[in-house]
Amino acid sequence: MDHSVLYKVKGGLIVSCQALEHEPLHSSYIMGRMAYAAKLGGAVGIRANTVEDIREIKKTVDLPIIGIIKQQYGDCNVYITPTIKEVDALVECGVDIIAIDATKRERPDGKTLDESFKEIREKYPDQLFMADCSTYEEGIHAAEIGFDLIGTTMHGYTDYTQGATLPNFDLIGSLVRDCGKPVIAEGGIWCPEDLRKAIDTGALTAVVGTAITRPMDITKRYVEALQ
Ligand SMILES: CC(=O)N[C@H](C=O)[C@@H](O)[C@H](O)[C@H](O)COP(=O)(O)O
Repeated sequence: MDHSVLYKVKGGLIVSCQALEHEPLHSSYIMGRMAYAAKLGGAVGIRANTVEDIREIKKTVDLPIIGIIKQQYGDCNVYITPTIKEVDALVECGVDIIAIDATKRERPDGKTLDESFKEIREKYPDQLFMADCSTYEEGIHAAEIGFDLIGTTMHGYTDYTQGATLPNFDLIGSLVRDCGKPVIAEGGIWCPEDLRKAIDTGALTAVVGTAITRPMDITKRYVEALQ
């Protein structure tokens, strides 16, 4: 397993460049330009969704990539790289880290997280995997079952964490203290001070998405200040 990527992202900013079908910037070309801008701005890594976007980003950006595939299966709540099928596609495309929903919620293929991840790890022993968790317990469990990196991505987005204030520095700090794996702070980092604090709290690195790459949400935030 190649851990050198962890040194490359340590203490730096990873920019998430994602736009789903319903979002105004939905386009692999635009995500490629977003990632290029992030690189020029000093980002140390990119988080991206879909093989198409990742291929486009790789044309101009040589930074480490956290790859995901957001795939909705029926009304299942687990949508970030939810089955081995999405993992297969990301491995084939080639990304440094693959992030997977590691919440305790029911998965679309009927497998538990433990069953699903066991199969994935056996098939890809040398791939780095990040656990997208929503609670402390999920983070500890993901570390125990062999995820390489623990992320706070889903905090605030499961029905049992909804309404949480983001970013949750207590959660980041307690995972850093207890999980025994590098922690990636992700979710709701809105300003440079939050980012600084996430790293000071002990996170290996932090992912910022919306505050950098979703202009509609950034605009809304400014407009709200006028109301
Ligand atoms: C919950 C979920 O689906 N999060 C997604 C995970 O990839 C993305 O939509 C977020 O933009 C990303 O996690 C970064 O977070 P923020 O945009 O808050 O900086």
